[in-house]
Amino acid sequence: MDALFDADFGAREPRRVAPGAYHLPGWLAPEQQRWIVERYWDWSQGPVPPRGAKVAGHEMSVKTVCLGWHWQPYRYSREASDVNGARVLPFPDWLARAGRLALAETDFAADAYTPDAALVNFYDDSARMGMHQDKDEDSAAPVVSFSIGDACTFRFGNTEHRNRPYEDVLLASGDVFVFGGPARLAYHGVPRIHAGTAPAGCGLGAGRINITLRETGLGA
Ligand SMILES: O=C(O)CCC(=O)C(=O)O
Ligand SMILES: [Fe+2]
Repeated sequence: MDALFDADFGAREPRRVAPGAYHLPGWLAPEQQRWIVERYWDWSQGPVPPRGAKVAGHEMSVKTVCLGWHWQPYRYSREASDVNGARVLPFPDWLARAGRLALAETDFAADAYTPDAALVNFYDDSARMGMHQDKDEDSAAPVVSFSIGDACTFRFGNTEHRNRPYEDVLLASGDVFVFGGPARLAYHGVPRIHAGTAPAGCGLGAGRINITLRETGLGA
């Protein structure tokens, strides 16, 4: 857990990181985290198993399973044509409600938020995610991100390019991060997982689960 006390990461208080970007530390209670981890094991049974998406021929180290719509570089579809062709699981109502409750802690309109896709990522100790924009959605609605398990360094940058200026934020188990409005197309990534920092009681012994909610804007 020592990384959680690293001075570089600052206070664990709700904070606006940039215009349109919010960090809500410890927003999910341990019981909620454990329940979501249980759902994760259900989701990973398929019909579409978690897989490392292939970006420019390279398999991502992060393993992703999708709900509602399947994401592959760089589009959404109902069937996972790059995995096994099966239709992805539906987007659960409780997850949309969780997204609205989290958004209510920000300046974004929560009631109108209707996410229809979730990317559920699993990181082992060595998994990374390079700097990228979430730009395959036809909606300007915010992205709401939930983290469970090991903490990570989440790098949150600017909308122009993947380089500085950026800020490194520690996302620990139970944390929510929201980016929308002027931050919706900010580059972001995960350069490091802090192995061994998953708190007892979060339901995940090792590794990190991250769930991002998105509105695809694709309709039915
Ligand atoms: O794991 C995270 O915190 C970020 C995940 C992410 O950026 C994505 O799935 O597009
Ligand atoms: Fe992303």
